[in-house]
Order: sequence, then C-alpha cells, then structure tokens
Amino acid sequence: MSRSYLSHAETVWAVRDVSLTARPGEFVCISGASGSGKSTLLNLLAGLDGADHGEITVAGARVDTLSETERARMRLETVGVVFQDHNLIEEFTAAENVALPLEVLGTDSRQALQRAGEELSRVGLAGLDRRLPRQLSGGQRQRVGLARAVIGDRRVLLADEPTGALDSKNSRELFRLIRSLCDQGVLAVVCSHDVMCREFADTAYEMVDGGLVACGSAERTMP
Ligand SMILES: Nc1ncnc2c1ncn2[C@@H]1O[C@H](COP(=O)(O)OP(=O)(O)OP(=O)(O)O)[C@@H](O)[C@H]1O
Repeated sequence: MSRSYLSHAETVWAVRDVSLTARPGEFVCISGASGSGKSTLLNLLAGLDGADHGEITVAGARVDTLSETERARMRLETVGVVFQDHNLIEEFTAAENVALPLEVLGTDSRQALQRAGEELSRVGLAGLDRRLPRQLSGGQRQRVGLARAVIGDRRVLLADEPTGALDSKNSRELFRLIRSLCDQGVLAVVCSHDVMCREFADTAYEMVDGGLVACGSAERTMP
C-alpha cells in the first residue's frame, strides 16, 4: 500500500509500497524516526485515511473498498484504535467511556456497563468503574482507553505511540497488557518510539522514509 501527500508542489510519500501481513495473536511493533510514516500506516489500517494504491485487508474486510460508514462500523466491531492521547470523554466515568462502543452498536446501557466493568478488570482497573478520567493517573487513563478499544471482543488493536505520555513503569505495564491481549488472540500493531515495545513483540519492523524494514526477529524477552 502507498500514501502520498502533495506539499508545496512536491510529492511526499508518507507510506511507500508497504506490504505487511500479520496473524491473529501476533504483537507487531513498528518503530521509526519522526516523520517516517508510522502514523500514516496505522491510519490506513484503521480506515482513517485512504491509500493511493494497494489493498488493505484487516480482519477479513477490504478496508480500502469500504465506505466511510462501513469503516466507522469496522472500528466499533472489529478494530480498536488507541492513540498517545487517551481521548476519553471527561464527563463520563471510566465504565461509561469503555461502554460507549457497545452502546453505539445498540447494546442496552446496563449490559454495556457490566461488560465495561469486566473489561476494566481485564486491564487491572477493577473497582475504578465510577472514577472520572481526571480522577485517574495517566497510566490508568491509557488503560481505560485500551479497554475501550477492545471491548466487544474486537480482534485487532492498532496503537499509535500508546506510551508516549507515560513513564517507563506505566509503559511496561501497558505493553504487558497488550501482550496478554495478544496471548488471548488479539492481533496488535503498535507504532512506538519506545525500545521497550520490542521486548513484548513477536515481530519488529522499522519504518524508514515510508518503507517498512523487518528487524530480524523481535527481542521478545517478556513472557
Ligand atoms: N496531512 C498531511 N499533509 C502533508 N504531509 C503529511 C501529512 N501527514 C503526514 N505528512 C507527511 O508524511 C510523512 C509521514 O508522517 P507520519 O505522521 O506518518 O510520520 P510518523 O512516523 O508517524 O511521525 P511521528 O513519529 O513524528 O509521529 C511526514 O513527512 C509528514 O510530514
């Protein structure tokens, strides 16, 4: 797949001829210098941006042929996205934030909140359901974002610098959680500057000027 931008009459290839295949349960880590194309690649996979060329299939769906509405539905049903900024709704409790994707899909509120509580336990936040985002630490907020991204048994997690605002202890905890989600069958593609990411990944790539370069085997050292 490829994606270019026209900037001051010059074509910038943010993603150029990238081919990436990953299987369920795999933790893929993508590192790379600033501006190398990581966010663009992730946005293409999430259907938040459109490719100029190429086919993109995520969880069996041809993202590049879906309409905007179908892509939005795909992000609710099968593909969760996490960014550096957790993007939680400040007026909603942790559980209400996590429940939101299910409610949008039509699950009744009580049931969605119950599922959200289970998801919060899964990311180590049992008992914090009623806290507002401002009453949580940065690491806890990011874990709420992770719970919201996977609720409803979404099979694919796309994360763009998910630990960018976290210290190393919280970063390790977040990568460990993503690892455990992968061990339960989730496919995670994580773009990260953080070298720690590779300790938890199955596969590591580096983006260089819009291209994807395999880094040999990942340095997975964490169980
Ligand atoms: N909307 C846009 N218009 C023009 N150029 C863009 C646009 N978005 C990204 N680019 C360019 O595409 C290239 C890749 O950008 P991208 O944001 O994907 O990099 P990145 O690896 O995620 O960087 P960072 O680590 O700093 O977030 C850069 O040269 C950037 O300037």
